[in-house]
Amino acid sequence: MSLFAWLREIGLRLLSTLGLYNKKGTVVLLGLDNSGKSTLLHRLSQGQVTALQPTERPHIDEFQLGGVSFKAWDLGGHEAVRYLWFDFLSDSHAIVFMVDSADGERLEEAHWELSEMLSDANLDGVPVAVLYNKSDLPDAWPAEKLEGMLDLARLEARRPIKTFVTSVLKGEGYPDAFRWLGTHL
Ligand SMILES: Nc1nc2c(ncn2[C@@H]2O[C@H](COP(=O)(O)OP(=O)(O)OP(=O)(O)O)[C@@H](O)[C@H]2O)c(=O)[nH]1
Ligand SMILES: [Mg+2]
Repeated sequence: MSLFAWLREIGLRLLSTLGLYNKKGTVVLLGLDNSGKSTLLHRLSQGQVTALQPTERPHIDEFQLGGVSFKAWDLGGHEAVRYLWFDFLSDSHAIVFMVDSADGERLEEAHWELSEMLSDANLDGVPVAVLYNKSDLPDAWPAEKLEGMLDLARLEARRPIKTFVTSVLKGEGYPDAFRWLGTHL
């Protein structure tokens, strides 16, 4: 990269961060059980990956990313507690929907939950970041295949929606997702 391009890049990043300065928002982390929601929030708020139990009770944590102050609700993804998702959606400005991209057998279930949730007209206009997590695993599906499986093109008409290939374990992909959400807050 030339010196000019490098300076331009730094300048643009600085401007964008300054533009977002003082922004804050509440997001809700949703997705099937075992997709990585709690691991993500723990990494974002505590800076490390730890072995965690499946989430039984909703909890909220805070972190800063790209000059934005986020509060994030972490909800259990197990079928028995999914009914709680709706209680927290009204309190949130954006949705992060996590998918275990290496669990092909549960993609249909993930698709159903996402479509069902977004069929609620109250969520029209609410930005959604879809995280294709566990990209570090050898069985992880490629993004194009996941895109089709989740039928995201159909959901795009009623909200800003963007996909991100992530590995919470390796620390990859999710910072871009929150930076993108920050621009929609
Ligand atoms: N290989 C890999 N494993 C991950 C990644 N993210 C999370 N995991 C693992 O996936 C498992 C489930 O993670 P959790 O964060 O507990 O999943 P969850 O979505 O909070 O699950 P529920 O609380 O049951 O809804 C754990 O063993 C994590 O270590 C990742 O990016 N790569
Ligand atoms: Mg959890």
